[in-house]
Amino acid sequence: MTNKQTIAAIVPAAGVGSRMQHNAPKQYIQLAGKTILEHTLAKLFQLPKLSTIVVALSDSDPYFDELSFVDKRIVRASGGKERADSVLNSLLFLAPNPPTWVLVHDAARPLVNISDIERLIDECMCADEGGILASKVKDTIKRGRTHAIQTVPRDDLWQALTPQFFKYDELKNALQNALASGATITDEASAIEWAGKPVKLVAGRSDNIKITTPEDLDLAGFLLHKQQNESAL
Ligand SMILES: Nc1ccn([C@@H]2O[C@H](COP(=O)(O)OP(=O)(O)OP(=O)(O)O)[C@@H](O)[C@H]2O)c(=O)n1
Ligand SMILES: C[C@](O)(CO)[C@H](O)COP(=O)(O)O
Repeated sequence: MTNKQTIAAIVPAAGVGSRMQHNAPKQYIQLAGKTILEHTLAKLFQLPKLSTIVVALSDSDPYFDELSFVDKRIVRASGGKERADSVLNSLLFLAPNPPTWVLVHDAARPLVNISDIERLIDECMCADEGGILASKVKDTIKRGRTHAIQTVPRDDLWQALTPQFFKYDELKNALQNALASGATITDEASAIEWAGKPVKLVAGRSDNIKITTPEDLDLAGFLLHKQQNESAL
């Protein structure tokens, strides 16, 4: 990375985790000795290229201040109604001192592999084009409802993961304009696509799961323990 280019991370962590049906937002569920959010941030702390780590939190979040972090790159921004609003709020928070690039990574994806993130950053910066981690679809995919289903050709189907990595200005403008137009934006790439700009797909590990529903917890807990044991070797 040339010394003039900077990278800020944005961690959307302002969700309520309704699909988890838990008594607290899922990012604060304890797995392998830490909250999911702490596991996710611990991954980003291993990336010295990140100048700042913006964590988007609900203004009424009573849990975050109970956590303590040695890494002083963490700053808090206000979350929004939807994930895209939380990301846009974080981008606007960075406006007084904007980075060259932003790396957006879900708080709910603590299993992400560091080398996948580094590869995403390197490939995008080399191509000077934004991109996302994604995993090739492995199952047969159906569209429709009972008695009226179709099999979807899957050769070019990918599951979008995070991090998603884009130029600050490009993402801020695309997100602002897409949301203002009423477009449905569920990830950063969909705003960039809405703006008609290219998105690189960088293959990432499929175990970089988004912890979403209760059955994700056992798998995530097992894999987090496995990662901890491996890093202790
Ligand atoms: N208004 C929102 C909604 C979601 N998120 C974050 O975006 C990530 C991915 O969203 P998702 O998995 O959908 O989390 P929730 O919205 O909390 O889950 P649910 O849809 O089940 O309520 C999570 O880290 C979540 O905290 C956010 O920052 N702001
Ligand atoms: C950003 C994301 O994780 C990419 O797959 C996904 O779009 C988040 O969707 P959610 O409904 O907000 O969980």
